[in-house]
Amino acid sequence: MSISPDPEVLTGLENWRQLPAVHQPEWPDRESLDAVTRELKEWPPLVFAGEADGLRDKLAAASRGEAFLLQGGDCAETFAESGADAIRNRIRTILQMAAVLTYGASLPVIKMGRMAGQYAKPRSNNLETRDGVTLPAYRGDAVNGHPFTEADRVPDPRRLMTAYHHSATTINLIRAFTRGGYADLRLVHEWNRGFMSNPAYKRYEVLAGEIDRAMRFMAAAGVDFDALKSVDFYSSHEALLLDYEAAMTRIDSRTGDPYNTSAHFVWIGERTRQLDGAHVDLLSRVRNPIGVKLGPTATVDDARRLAEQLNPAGEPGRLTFITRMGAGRIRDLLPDLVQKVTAEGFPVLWVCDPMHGNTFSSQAGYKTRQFTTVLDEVRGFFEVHQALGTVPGGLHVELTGDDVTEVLGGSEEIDESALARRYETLVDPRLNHQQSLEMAFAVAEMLREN
Ligand SMILES: O=C[C@H](O)[C@H](O)COP(=O)(O)O
Ligand SMILES: C=C(OP(=O)(O)O)C(=O)O
Ligand SMILES: [Mn+2]
Repeated sequence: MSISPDPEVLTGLENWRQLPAVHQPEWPDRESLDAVTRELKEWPPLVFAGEADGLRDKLAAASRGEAFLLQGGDCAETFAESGADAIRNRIRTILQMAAVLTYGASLPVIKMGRMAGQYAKPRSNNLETRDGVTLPAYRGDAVNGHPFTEADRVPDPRRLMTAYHHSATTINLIRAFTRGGYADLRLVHEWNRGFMSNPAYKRYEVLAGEIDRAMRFMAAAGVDFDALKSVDFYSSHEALLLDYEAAMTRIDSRTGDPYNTSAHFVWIGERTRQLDGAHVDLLSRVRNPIGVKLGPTATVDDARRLAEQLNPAGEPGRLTFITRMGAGRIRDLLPDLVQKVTAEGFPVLWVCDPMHGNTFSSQAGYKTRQFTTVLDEVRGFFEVHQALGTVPGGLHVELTGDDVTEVLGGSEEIDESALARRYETLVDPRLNHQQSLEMAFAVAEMLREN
């Protein structure tokens, strides 16, 4: 039996259209946008509401310290890099990190990709100028093309449809890999042994040895590894383009409640979290678990009012605050926020994004981050939560499974001159495969100390 939606709920889902919405593309042609959103509404959902409910329960467990969230993937997914190899490498990286973190935390790790929908970006400037030519800035493959030509940079609503289809093929492949045997813990462990054979990672030898022994103990004790071959792997992206997100918002036939069916989890970015804005309004009306990024300007009052609007029922697992303060400021800014939000009884999952507060331009003009600084923000996050007796519930990172050179440092010692070698990101710098694994070992050690 399917339950028909409450007419007031349907009217409410249109409310965002009356509110200020920042970082929306200037689509040149309203009619073509309307035609695309009409078409999008006819296409099937990408996730099932019941899966989002299951994820909410797991995030609730993470907020109580009974699980840990690992959310990772590109800053901006691209249509060109959504073939099987690129997706498999990202999944593999996240699975490898998750295995190490599971050991470090002695907790189940919730695996979530910034994948299958992360195609739209807010930008600092609407325009980009090169050699005296000014064009609209690149806003993600769902909006316009990266090549610096007028034809590419004009926002094209048909790209929303392409983004939907790429999201569909990506989530399909994610499900196939993670249900079909690619997530087998024995396989993942073998990959991690390969990583440890590099002498650069000697400092993690003790931890790696312990994991190896734990695996052998499990085998000897008769653990059914075949039962561990299939894992849940969730999709997520920033819910930025409201026309797309609204078209993907559907009524669950079981309950009559609205869900954003473009991903299991969606978040509101640092630049679009205005309390009276369209993004907060639309996401306040869907049942998915959702996140909000909180940067250094976020006040306790902002956090309190976001919690009231986005989670009025105080449901555990519904709301995640993803803090991205910067390594230099987290120890000053985070304590007050966490302490007051906790004292006022708002159930929140606290997750650390150590990437977005630590970006700078290299001498040659590459947007980059320093590996040690990124790790220092994670360390600060754990220190603050430990001092307050609150729960550091997860990690949100920009990474790729390929050997790119975008973030400085790590044991491979990528220096400024190496950045040019393989700088492929179209927006923010990502940890490469090795740096991601190195981060997992470093964070696993922090989790153990915690
Ligand atoms: O990913 C985050 C933002 O979209 C990105 O950092 C914006 O970058 P910009 O300052 O280059 O526009
Ligand atoms: C835009 C992003 O981050 P923030 O909203 O934290 O700036 C992002 O996650 O890529
Ligand atoms: Mn980014």
